[in-house]
Parts: sequence; C-alpha cells; structure tokens
Amino acid sequence: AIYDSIAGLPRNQSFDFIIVGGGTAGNVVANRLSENPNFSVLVLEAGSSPEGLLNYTVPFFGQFTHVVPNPRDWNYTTIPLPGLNGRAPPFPRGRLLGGCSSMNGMQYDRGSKEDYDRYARISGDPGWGVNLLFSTHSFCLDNSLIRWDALQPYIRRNEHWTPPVDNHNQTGQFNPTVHGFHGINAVSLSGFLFPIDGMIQQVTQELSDEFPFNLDYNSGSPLGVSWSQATIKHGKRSSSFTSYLGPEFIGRPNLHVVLNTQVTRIIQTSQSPVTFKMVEFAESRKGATHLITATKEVIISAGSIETPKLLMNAGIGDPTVLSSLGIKPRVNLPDVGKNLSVHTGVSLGYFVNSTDTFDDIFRNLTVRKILLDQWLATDGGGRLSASLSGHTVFKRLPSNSSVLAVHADPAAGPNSPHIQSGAENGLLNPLPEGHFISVGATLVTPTSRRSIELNTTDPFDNPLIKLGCLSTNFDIAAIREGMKSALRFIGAKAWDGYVLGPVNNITTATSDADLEAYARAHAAPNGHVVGTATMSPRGANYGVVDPDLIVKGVRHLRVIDASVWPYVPAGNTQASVYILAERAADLIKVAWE
Ligand SMILES: Cc1cc2nc3c(=O)[nH]c(=O)nc-3n(C[C@H](O)[C@H](O)[C@H](O)COP(=O)(O)OP(=O)(O)OC[C@H]3O[C@@H](n4cnc5c(N)ncnc54)[C@H](O)[C@@H]3O)c2cc1C
Repeated sequence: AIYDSIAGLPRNQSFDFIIVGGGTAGNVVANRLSENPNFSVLVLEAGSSPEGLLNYTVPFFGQFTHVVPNPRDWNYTTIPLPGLNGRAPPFPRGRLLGGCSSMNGMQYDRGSKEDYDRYARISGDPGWGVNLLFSTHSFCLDNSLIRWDALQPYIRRNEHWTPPVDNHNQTGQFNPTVHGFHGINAVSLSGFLFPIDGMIQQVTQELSDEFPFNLDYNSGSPLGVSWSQATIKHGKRSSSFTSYLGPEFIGRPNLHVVLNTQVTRIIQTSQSPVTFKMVEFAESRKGATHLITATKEVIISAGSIETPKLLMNAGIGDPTVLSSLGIKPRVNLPDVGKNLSVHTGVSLGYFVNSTDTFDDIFRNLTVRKILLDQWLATDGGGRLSASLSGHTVFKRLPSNSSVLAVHADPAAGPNSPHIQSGAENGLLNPLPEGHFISVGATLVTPTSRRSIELNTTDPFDNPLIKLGCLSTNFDIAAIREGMKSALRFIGAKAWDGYVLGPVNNITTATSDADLEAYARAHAAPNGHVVGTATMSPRGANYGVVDPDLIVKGVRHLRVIDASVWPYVPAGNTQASVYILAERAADLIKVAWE
C-alpha cells in the first residue's frame, strides 16, 4: 500500500528491508524484494505522489516539471561553476514517488556494451556478487567474463517493449532481438512522427560516413543515428512508480510505501561488527523525528545527490572533513561524495521555414489546450504523446582528431561515443521569437570530476553541488568538436529550404575561441549524474561500496542508485539505473533467501 504519511503505516510492524527513496532504483528493489512473500519491505520517500498530475503523465509536459522552484523538486542550485563562466544553473531533481523517472526526459538508452564491460573491470567483479578478491584498478578481466552479455536478463526483466501509441509500422526503426517484451517498465518508439524525422533520415544517407543510420542504439553499439526510444506507454509516462509500483504489485501485503517522509539520518546500531540498520525520519524540518530498525538491511536509493549527504551525516566519509563539521566520524571512506561525473550539453537554435514546430506549445496556451484535448480524447495520442526528439545521434571524435592526439581517450572503448546529439523540436532558453528547431552537442565522456559536500549538518539543507562541467581541457575541446559536428549535421542539403539560419549567429565559420565562449556561456549540466558513492573492488582502499553494493566496512547497509557507477555511461542514465537495480535486487535475494 501507499500511505500519504507515516500515520497511515500499520503500527507495531517490523520490516526486513527499509529502502530510503522511492525513486528510479528504489522502486525496482522494493518490487523485486516483495516478490518474496516472506520479506517485508518499507519504502520511505521524501516527496509526494505524481498520480493524476498531467505534467507528470503527458510526455511532452514533462518539460514543465523541470521549472524550479517546484514542490516536487529538490530545488537545488549548483555552486558557481568555473567551467561555465561562474554560472550557477538550477539543477532540477525529482522529489516525488518515482524520483527522477517521474520527471525526466524519458529517453531510454542503455549506453554502450563497453560501458558495462568497464564497470565490470574496475569493480573487479564480472558478476557483481562473484566475490573476487581483486584489489587494483588496473586489473583486466578476461573478455569472456565481461558483463554486458550477463546483464541481458536484467535488461529484459526491466523492459516491456510497447507499440507506439499511433501504432505506426516499427519495421526498420528498432531491432526487436535486443529488447525485452515481458519486463515491467514500458519502452517505446515515439508515438508521433515529427516533420523533421524524414530530413534526419535523409542526412544519414547524404552524410553516411559521419552520420550512418544505426537500426538500434540499444544493441550495445550505439554509434550512428537511431530512432529514439522512451519510457512511454501508450502516450503516457512510464516511471518506476507507474510500472514497478503498478496496480498489480502495490497491493502486496508485504510492500509498504510511505510518502512525504524524509530520512534524516542513518544510524549505527553496532560498533563491532560495524552495522547501520536504523533510520531516523521526519515529515518536515520542524516535525517530530521517528526511528525504525530493519531486521535485515537498510538500502539507500536516494540518488547521486542525497545518498552521499545521508552517508556523510551518518559519519561515513572523510574523517577530517566530518570532524570539521562536528560530525563524529564512524567509517573512514574519504571517497563519499567525490568522483561526481555529469554530462554537459549545449544547444544551437535554427529558425525554420515552417510553423509545424513545437515552440508554440511553450508560449501559446491555446495551442497547448488544443493538443491536450486531443491527447485526452485519444487517450494518449497526438503531439503531446512524444518527448522532444524522434532521433538520437551518438558520435565519436574521429580517431585522427587533434583532441585525441593530445588527450587520453576517456570513452569506455572504440565503439563508444563521446558526443550525443541530434536535431530536436527544441526548447531553447530563452525562447526566441519565431519557429525553430535545435541541434545539440552533449559530452557523454566527461573527464571533469567534482563533488557533493555538506553545507550544514541539517538534513533538510541542500548540500553543496560542485559540478565539473567543461572544467578540463578535454571536455571543452570535445564539446567544441561536438558543436562542429552538429553544424555539419544541420548543414546537410537535406535541410535546404527548411532551415533558414542560426538563432545565435553560430555557423561553420565561427572560430574555435568563439565556439568555446558560446559553450561556456550557454552549456548546462543535465540530470545524468553519477559517481558520488562509487563501487570499487572488494578490499580496495578507495571507493564507497563493494561490488555487491554494500558500504565498505559496514554490515547491512547498501547503496543502490546512480551514485555507485564509477563512470557516467555514454547515454542517458535511467536505463543503466534500472539495470543496476534489477541486478542488485537479485544480489540481495541471493544473500537472504
Ligand atoms: C531533469 C532530468 C532529466 C533527465 N532526463 C533523462 C532522460 O531523458 N533519460 C534518462 O535515461 N535519464 C534522464 N535523467 C536521469 C535519470 O532520470 C536518473 O539518472 C535516474 O532516474 C536516477 O535514478 P536514482 O534511483 O539514482 O535516483 P532518483 O530517481 O532521483 O531517486 C531518488 C529518490 O530518493 C528520494 N530521496 C532522496 N533523499 C531522500 C531521503 N533522505 N529520504 C527519503 N527519500 C529521499 C528522492 O525524492 C527520489 O524519489 C534525467 C534526470 C533529470 C533530473
């Protein structure tokens, strides 16, 4: 059941597993653990439910959920970012049931096979849970042991491939052999064919060397131009809330989800062995605090920003830093909050010779209402059934690129992209007058690393969010090359007569210095942030969790969310989090069943 507050929870009940955060990962774990009727599961979620709210249901309206401040968001602002000219962009993150999966852009891409192979290599665990005693970063595994193939069952358990709402013929738009048709979370092609989709397909023929068509970016080899896939079910958002806590699951008598309840501290329950099985929680800063102890495990699934905050407030982190804040150090793990890695993207606008664009939806309430009426009348149909982009481009810097001549290649392997891009029915900020589309360049192999740090020890205060965005020479050089590639894409003849000219005076004649200046002035971090509680080999003296995701040196405390990935995958992160959580739930079952 789902309770709006702690008052609804049945009294005197004990729970085997307490999950902190009913977000993307947390709800997967809650679902899988409660499959076992002998396990009782409690999820504590700080935010409320998005049930029935159009902005969290109508795919296109997801754009409006990113406007902060908003009561279903954590309303973070980053600290001024040196790589972005000292700007401090707002940094939206879902504070609601389903977490970021309830408000994200819904793009579903898994990253490359090589991303997962790298996770296996650097965690020293080909199977996350085959407890191999590797202790160095440089240890290389035999290729045959590597993870992408072994992760396929978890990918398929997550994914429920769903026909697009307009039921268009999907032949040639995806590869069914790489998808799951019986999983829990809906994934589909866009339910709406965009006017620009045909021109993008033409670009793949005209400039096939640089922008070849790739039938399916989720095959493990994402390079090229593919039709985009999204977590959308018949024109409605599919989140970890609507799927993993769907009606067929939420009635389980052993599954309890409490909303509007923030875990304020994780509490040590034994010194030897070091054990953390208790959580403190409250409904508001001034509300009463309560304590509850798990009989088996506490699982932190609070996401890449709040998870390190919870760990540090529990005394798990760098002892010097914790002491300086007045927190008693309990577990010496200096990497808590460090190693933060995030994608950074920049958009270029192009005026077009058409009124059939999406910009009016943002500025014209009448247009919005007509489309919403259509969506309601068709139960999820029409333009609002889609997110922004029909296609996605994944691109490597060329092997002879001057950037790779002077910088080590940070990609997970030779078949992994550095840049994600494509033409979108865009959203530019500020919104220009007129009709436009946008092309973008997002750096998906950032080398910048920064951190989450405590600002105060009040659990209701936001932490200091320090993002690396474009603060290394590689990152700025790579995004500049990504912008040039985007300019070549939009310069194709396929756009003749449609694209009128740039919104921001950026053209192929723009100098490197001016491209860099534009990126620093306009780029922004996106929500793909990982690394603040990284996994490392068992026994390693760095990292935060072991490959089975148990906090190092601690019993009964696991972290299962995006924070454990040591590198950000070369693609949007939600699919990787679903995969991670599916596998992690299995590890827990194996440990306790
Ligand atoms: C604006 C935006 C757009 C994005 N677009 C895409 C996209 O198109 N495609 C894609 O693949 N990825 C996208 N992402 C990224 C993706 O959604 C995330 O990487 C992923 O959902 C993170 O999952 P998680 O489980 O780690 O954290 P979350 O989903 O954030 O879950 C954490 C949950 O824990 C709760 N919580 C935190 N602290 C506490 C506490 N102390 N007590 C109780 N509850 C707590 C939070 O409220 C939240 O519900 C986007 C992210 C954002 C922010």
